[in-house]
This record gives sequence, structure tokens and C-alpha cells, in this order.
Amino acid sequence: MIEVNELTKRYGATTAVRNLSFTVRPGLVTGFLGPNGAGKSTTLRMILGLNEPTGGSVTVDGRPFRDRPRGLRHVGALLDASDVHGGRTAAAHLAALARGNRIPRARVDEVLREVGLTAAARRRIGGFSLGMKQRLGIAGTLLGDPPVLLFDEPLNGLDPEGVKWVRGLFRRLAAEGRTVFVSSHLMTEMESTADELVVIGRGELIAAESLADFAARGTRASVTVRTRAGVALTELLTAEGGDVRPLAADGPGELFAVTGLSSTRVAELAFEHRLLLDELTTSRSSLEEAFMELTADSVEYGATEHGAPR
Ligand SMILES: Nc1ncnc2c1ncn2[C@@H]1O[C@H](COP(=O)(O)OP(=O)(O)OP(=O)(O)O)[C@@H](O)[C@H]1O
Repeated sequence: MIEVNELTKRYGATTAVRNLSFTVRPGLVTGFLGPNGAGKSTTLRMILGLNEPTGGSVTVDGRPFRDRPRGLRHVGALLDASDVHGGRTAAAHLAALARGNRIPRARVDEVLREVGLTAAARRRIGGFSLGMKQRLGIAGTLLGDPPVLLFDEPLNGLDPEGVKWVRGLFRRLAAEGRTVFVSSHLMTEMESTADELVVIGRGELIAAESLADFAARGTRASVTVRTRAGVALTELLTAEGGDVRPLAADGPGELFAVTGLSSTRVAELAFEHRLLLDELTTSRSSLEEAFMELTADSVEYGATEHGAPR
């Protein structure tokens, strides 16, 4: 569990993070989203005690991370995959990390196998592709078998097969009861990866909730429902404040586009009233639209600040 409590970080006149509070729970993959410059890396560095907050506090499993000796056993973190000594071999790099954290040397071979780098173990890191460096960085996070894992933009540089592998790994780590916190500036990367989202813009919290609830915030967000109980469902959802419009349906039942309610809420209501749903989906564009709408101010701010044309 990571608890961020009214965290603020200023660099001179720039406020990188402002009064930020959220909780990252174990057993789930939580996506940490925000446009470039939103303050994600600064927040991750404060969680790890690498940056001193100007205000507020952050604890990992109840204590500031800095107070933990042998840190890799508590938190595995990958901030910058290219920040490694290129002259070392993959195995030597991991062995040095293991030694510094009193982790048995045997773990090195285990984690190399886990990330698919066994064949490259004796090669120098300098010759690695970005994707291989990401895998090596991920191997480092797993070394101490930690309950909490942090990743800053881990999908960068991975090919589609690598992305699929990382997603599977995150799911497994979460299913094992670990806390998994993954940053990205792209909603598309998170929609098949995360259960929960923490979204920030300009250093401030925009949302901390499930993907379904976040998707429902966009004004054009919609949930598609297929049912053979169209009349009853329309009445029910309308009474709950949803806007229900029929769509042209092929296949069984009728198809509706619902706005103003999350897919979770639609499912709960249908269940409570014993109405069978044949299909329930959040339109893929809803997440992206909600993200664009809710972070629009921070993106504009960034573009103006850096002098880019609007
Ligand atoms: N060491 C520093 N000194 C001065 N300003 C900094 C420093 N580190 C970050 N900033 C500023 O703080 C803000 C947040 O930066 P940060 O790197 O945390 O954002 P981010 O969300 O991780 O963005 P990106 O996805 O581009 O890495 C930016 O305006 C950045 O210029």
C-alpha cells in the first residue's frame, strides 16, 4: 500500500506537484496517468525518498521508504531503464544489486529467466536495445521479491510481444497480492493494463478511481448494453440519471448507448433487478476522451509554457 498525503514539490518558481493525496492499494494494477510534465516522475521519486517533498508526506506499507534498510526487499522500482552502467553484463549488474541488498545470488538467474534474458546474461548492457534494457530493469525490480512495485513508463521501447508480456506480468504480480503502480502519459497503454487509475495534471489530482468510473466522466463517454429486457432496463437506467439511446442491433436483443452511468453501475443495477445483459462494454474511445477532456487545461498550459503553437 502506498499512501500519498498532501504532497507538494516546488522547484524555484515551478510547482511540480501540488497538494497531492491518493492511495495505491495492493492486489491491483494502478495506472498513474498524466500528460508530459504533469509531475509523475517527481511523485515517484518522492515515494522512493529520492526527492525531498516541500510539503506533505508519503508512506509505503506504513513507513517512509527511506527508513527501510535493504530497500529492494520492500519496493522494486524502475524509473529509467537506460540509467545503467553499459560496461557491465546483465548478470553482473543484477549481482551487484543483489549484494547491496543482501539478496541471495541465485535470484539473479531466476529473474533473468523470468524476463526472458537468460541468453543475454553474459552480454554487456551497452549493446542492449531499449526493450532489452526495460526487461533488465524489470528483472531488477523483481530481485528482492518485494510487495510493492513502481514502474515509470515501462512500455517504452517494447515491441507488441514485449507489451503483452509486461501486461501479463503486472497482472500476475497484482494477483499475488502486490501493489503495482505504473506510470504512463498514454491512456491507450493503460486501458488494457490497469484496474485503477490515478490521473494528475499540472501536479494536481484529477481522479483516483476505477477505469469504468473514469470513463464515465467524459461528457461523451458511453457504455454499450445489449439486452432482451430493453424496456425495463431503459426505465431503470433513466431513473438513475442515465441517458439511454437505442442503437441499430444485429444479433440477439436490443442495443443501447448509455451515457452518464459507469459500466459498473449499469451492471449493478441490472443485477439488482434481475435483468439479463447479453453484452456490456465501455466504448474504447470513452477512456481516451475522458482523459483528453479532463487534462486539456494542463496540456494547454504545457504547450504555452514551452512556446509550442496551439
Ligand atoms: N529537478 C528539477 N528542477 C526543476 N524543475 C523540475 C525538476 N524536475 C521536474 N521539474 C519540473 O516539474 C514538472 C513535473 O515534471 P515531471 O518530470 O515530474 O513530470 P512527468 O509527469 O513525469 O512528465 P514526463 O512524462 O514528461 O516525464 C515539470 O514542469 C518539470 O519541468
